[in-house]
Amino acid sequence: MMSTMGNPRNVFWHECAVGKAERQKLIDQQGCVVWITGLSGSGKSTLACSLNRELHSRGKLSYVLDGDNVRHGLNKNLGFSPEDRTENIRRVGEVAKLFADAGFICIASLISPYRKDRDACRAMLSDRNFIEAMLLSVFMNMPLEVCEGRDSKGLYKLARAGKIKGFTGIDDPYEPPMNCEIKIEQKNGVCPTPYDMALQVVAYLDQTNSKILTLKYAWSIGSNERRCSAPPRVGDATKEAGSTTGGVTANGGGVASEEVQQTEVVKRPKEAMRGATMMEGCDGRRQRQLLKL
Ligand SMILES: Nc1ncnc2c1ncn2[C@@H]1O[C@H](COP(=O)(O)OS(=O)(=O)O)[C@@H](OP(=O)(O)O)[C@H]1O
Ligand SMILES: Nc1ncnc2c1ncn2[C@@H]1O[C@H](COP(=O)(O)OP(=O)(O)O)[C@@H](O)[C@H]1O
Repeated sequence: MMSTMGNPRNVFWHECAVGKAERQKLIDQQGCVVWITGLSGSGKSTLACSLNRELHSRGKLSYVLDGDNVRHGLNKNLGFSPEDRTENIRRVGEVAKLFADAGFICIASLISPYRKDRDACRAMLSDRNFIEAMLLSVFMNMPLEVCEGRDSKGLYKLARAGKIKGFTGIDDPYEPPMNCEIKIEQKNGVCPTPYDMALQVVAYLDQTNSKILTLKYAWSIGSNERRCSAPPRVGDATKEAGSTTGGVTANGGGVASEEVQQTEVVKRPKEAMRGATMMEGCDGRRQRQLLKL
């Protein structure tokens, strides 16, 4: 009989014969999680769908876990109290981890306003049992005025009128990430198109982990160059340093006003003619970790 000493809940991990490495080989890609965070109306779902489309067109399996959608099923018992948001993000993090383990590129798009919750997901995805899973954090760095100006669901209007309490950015805080790999933001007051936002992420995935995107898409990597039969039409940025953003909230709802580190999009000289870009995340240490995978 198996001992339950030190295991008060009597639950045991069960390994299956087919592992992650075999699944990944079968579908010719590496599982990971792209975590998109930002205010309501910042374009998270738009980017998630556009990225999903771009990956699909490259023959890569991806799946979107959208906050709004997940709250229709798995998380329909959760509201927007800080505790419920924490549980919402924890559950989506766990599901995303399973998708990554299955070999998918899982795109999670949630406001995920609190830094500690996002950090917990990052830690969860660095678990030594899931050493190959990785989390790429994308921050939709859109000003509150832009998001509120869009107000596609009319929720900001209701929140301003006091008809929704605890609305992110109005009377509940959004804590901008300090360790995102990619920042999506306006340039000269213009928002990148959904296609360009998606390509910014695709380019990063390609740079950080060639296994994810290169195999089926006819890339050939030579000593110091790479060619692609259909080169991604990445934006023209030569050096796009992000602006500094403090906590986003209209009435100072307790947000920590910390500086966000900058994400740079640097065009490689050798690749400039082909329009490819190299992304340097806000957190160089974490990016080096990704490169090792
Ligand atoms: N109080 C409050 N604050 C913020 N958002 C609210 C709130 N109430 C409802 N909504 C709608 O719920 C969507 C956000 O769900 P998420 O699961 O992404 O939120 S969270 O990560 O748990 O904070 C969010 O969708 P998006 O606009 O797509 O972000 C809103 O439509
Ligand atoms: N890059 C963009 N350029 C112009 N409009 C955008 C862009 N991204 C999103 N939008 C518009 O902004 C609104 C909110 O976008 P959405 O993706 O639903 O945001 P979120 O999921 O963060 O709430 C939608 O009407 C969408 O069409």
